[in-house]
Amino acid sequence: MEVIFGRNIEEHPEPIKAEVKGEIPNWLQGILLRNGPGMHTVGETRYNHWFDGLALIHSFTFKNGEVYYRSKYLRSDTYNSNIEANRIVVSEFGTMAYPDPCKNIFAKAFSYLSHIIPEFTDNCLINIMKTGDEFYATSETNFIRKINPQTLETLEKVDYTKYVAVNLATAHPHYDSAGNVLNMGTSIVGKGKTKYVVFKIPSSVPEEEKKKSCLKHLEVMCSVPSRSLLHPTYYHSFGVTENYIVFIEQPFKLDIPKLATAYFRGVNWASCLSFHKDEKTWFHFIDKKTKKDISATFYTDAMVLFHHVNAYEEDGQVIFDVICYADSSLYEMFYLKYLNAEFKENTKHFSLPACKRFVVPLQWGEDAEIGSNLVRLPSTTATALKESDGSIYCPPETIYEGIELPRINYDYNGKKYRYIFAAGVQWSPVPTQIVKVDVLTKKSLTWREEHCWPAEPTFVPYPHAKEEDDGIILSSIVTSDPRKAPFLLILDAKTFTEVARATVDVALHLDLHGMFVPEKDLKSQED
Ligand SMILES: CC1=C(/C=C/C(C)=C/C=C/C(C)=C/C=O)C(C)(C)CCC1
Ligand SMILES: [Fe+2]
Repeated sequence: MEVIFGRNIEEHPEPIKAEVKGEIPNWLQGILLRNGPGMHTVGETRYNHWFDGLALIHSFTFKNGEVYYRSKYLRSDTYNSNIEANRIVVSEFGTMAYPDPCKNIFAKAFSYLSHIIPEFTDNCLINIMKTGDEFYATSETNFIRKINPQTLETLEKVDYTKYVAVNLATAHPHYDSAGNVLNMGTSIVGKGKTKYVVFKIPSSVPEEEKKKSCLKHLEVMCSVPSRSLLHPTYYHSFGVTENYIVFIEQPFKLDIPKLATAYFRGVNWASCLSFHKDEKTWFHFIDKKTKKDISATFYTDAMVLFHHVNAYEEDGQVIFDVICYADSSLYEMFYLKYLNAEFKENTKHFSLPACKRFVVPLQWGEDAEIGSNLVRLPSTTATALKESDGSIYCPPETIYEGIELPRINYDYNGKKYRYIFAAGVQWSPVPTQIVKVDVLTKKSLTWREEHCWPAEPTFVPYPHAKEEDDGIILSSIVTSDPRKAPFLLILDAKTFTEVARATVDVALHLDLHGMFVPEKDLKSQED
């Protein structure tokens, strides 16, 4: 398994024509743009964790029935410094690096101690974000890197802190129907407070400022204070409904004193995150209009989540589906030392992901009895129990076990929906299937093939789609058998039958997230 997770992949910046089997739909014109770690060894040094790897952006371009592949390492400052030094000199999530073991260590250590929040990496390896006509590679630090979606060239480095006071921001923003970006970030100990900030990046800028970036027009929408100044929650994504932002404060937290001293203590950033199994998981619903957090205290038992699937409102209740773990073992299992030949044995110790549904009522009668279930939704076994201190305890319903990297038809984001498309994991963290789950019936369809490791499936709707699953699924498939070439798979989203596959004769990396960019959204790049 190490051969797949930990190998260095060569970049192919010039387009390579793929061999197509089946027929690429004529209406499918555009670029599937994806991001993920592609290099884990620099010179003699090796990263400890899969999430540390240098960002390799790759793309599949669909043009008149043909498919072209290309890939390029993000020329981040991190990449350039590492390549120049021929060793890892910038710290990542699971690897603490020391720029110069002889000369620099004290100067660097003093500079770290004088800032509570250390200088983070710009190795943006998690996702791709679109703001107006611009595309960015993103991670969870304060840096994002602009890229050219066609050539995959690396452009400006953008520091969120210039526009909004956040030290961390998610790599999973949301988009409204006008293309405005909604994202969240954490402001750590700023002006003596730690808070979670919701911000909006408009999709267009005023005509007279056409040359400026949308980020210059970033607006703070609202914020939620952290329960603790020095131990804010860690979160990887959030949810939106028509009227609310769904934010989960989980007992998987960042320890700021540890983070501030990690460099000096010779430990990695990952060791500054800890799971508190005896604490609660708190739910926040921020009203988009009033900017206020609904005041009741909604909670569930301790859990860890990374990905929200979708959220919506029905009959005065907020319904949200998330991929949950019993503990923080997801971060543990991606250490390269566990992803070796004994990985099946090792992964037995790690909890499996499960998609769970929570249902939270926003109003209830004064006379509701203590212990009574406030959920009024016949289709679910999720409950919301009124407690004597006024808080509401919300045990979930399990929708489906063994799925991660969930995607939906994004036209249904924030709305009542039925289908999840995800990677199926037999042993975490190895994806062996693509799964379509019907959240209503819990029935599923799967695609699998021997030696195939599918990436996060992306749903692209048909041009005149009527039903939610009228569209196709795109997934890049990495193979664990060197004799079998990797390929881009196209499935019919309704039946899960294969429409086409486009095989490329170069090694592909296992990636994390990305987006399909329709041709019409690329036009302005050519101007
Ligand atoms: C560098 C760095 C971070 C990086 C986190 C990363 C890279 C997380 C990746 C998560 C993924 C890919 C989850 C998938 O479900 C932190 C902890 C935010 C803060 C300290 C500095
Ligand atoms: Fe993610």
